[in-house]
Amino acid sequence: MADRDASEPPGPAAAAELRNFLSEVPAPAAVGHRIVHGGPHLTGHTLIDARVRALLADVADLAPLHVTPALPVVDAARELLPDVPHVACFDTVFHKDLPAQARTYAVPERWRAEYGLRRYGFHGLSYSWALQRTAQALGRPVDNLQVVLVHMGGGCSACAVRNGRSVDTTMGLTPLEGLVMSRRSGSLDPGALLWLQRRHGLSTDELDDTLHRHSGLLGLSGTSGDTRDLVRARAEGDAAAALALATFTLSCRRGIASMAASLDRLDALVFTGEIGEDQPEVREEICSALTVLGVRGGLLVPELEDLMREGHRRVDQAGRGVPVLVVATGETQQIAAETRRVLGM
Ligand SMILES: Nc1ncnc2c1ncn2[C@@H]1O[C@H](COP(=O)(O)OP(=O)(O)O)[C@@H](O)[C@H]1O
Ligand SMILES: CC(=O)OP(=O)(O)O
Ligand SMILES: [Mg+2]
Repeated sequence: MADRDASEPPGPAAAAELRNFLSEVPAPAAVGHRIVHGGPHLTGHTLIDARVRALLADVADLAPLHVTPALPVVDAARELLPDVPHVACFDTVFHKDLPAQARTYAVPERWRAEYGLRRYGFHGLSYSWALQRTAQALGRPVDNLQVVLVHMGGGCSACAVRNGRSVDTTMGLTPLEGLVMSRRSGSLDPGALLWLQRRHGLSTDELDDTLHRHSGLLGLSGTSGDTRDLVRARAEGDAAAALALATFTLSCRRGIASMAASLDRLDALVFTGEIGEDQPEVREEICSALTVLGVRGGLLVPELEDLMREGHRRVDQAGRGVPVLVVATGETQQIAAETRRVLGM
């Protein structure tokens, strides 16, 4: 269930699927749930009780691809395992202390106060994991590191970390802002959305569906939201695949460079997420064009099995600029660790 593609909500199938899964594994002592959005009130990982469940329902529309389909899974799990604690682990927690200037949108006070418009940031479980692995790999304490972390998977984002804390990130109120993603658009001129509604009569539902499910790499290529397919297609002369990859990697470079603007120095650039892990062409195309930040191309390509076994690899050529690391995605391990922490296990 944890590996399900977020673009396909589990819906009512959740209980049956979960029952099958549980019949195949040892009885758990606790369950940790990845919840992408904690909203304004859930600012720490926490035991799920009736109050927390109600707060989750209240923020679901801020992450419709994620929290909406996660709720039936939470309910099914709590029903199937009523005697074990269930813990909600949030993507947003890592970013909870974003500086005011980084979390604020330039809209009137009323929108910020009444509607709660602000940047939250996501992929925090992945970033927490990647940050610890980066500190290990560099042999330096987390609280003295200034790094840019980039998570590229179904959703893609970048984050500036200063002394162990997230100080800026590309995702916003919802996980739709920022970098071009697999099937999500990332940032768009807000004027374009107004114009599409006024001039072309697009409805809210059409915008929602198109921006969340038919854009990004998929929308650009017309064939796939998976960089493995696109790298292959580009080599065979597919111009749309080439444009999709070029647009994607430029968007990642812009994201990385904008994150660097919140740091004094760049101790490392860190890639994680499925694309970050297993698409060396994308890493190379991003890094070789970031010389302005002291990042260099000519990256090493570790065997995926080595990366998975060891958890992280430095891929820059020593002595040639900013260290570049690849960290195997650790959201699941981070959820397990946070769940134990919440329960004092
Ligand atoms: N090179 C790649 N390797 C793996 N997944 C990729 C790659 N490029 C794009 N993807 C997309 O990233 C997603 C990875 O799956 P998953 O981890 O379940 O999604 P998410 O990152 O949204 O949690 C899938 O939607 C997949 O199509
Ligand atoms: C927050 C988010 O975009 O998550 P994912 O990459 O898993 O879709
Ligand atoms: Mg993922």
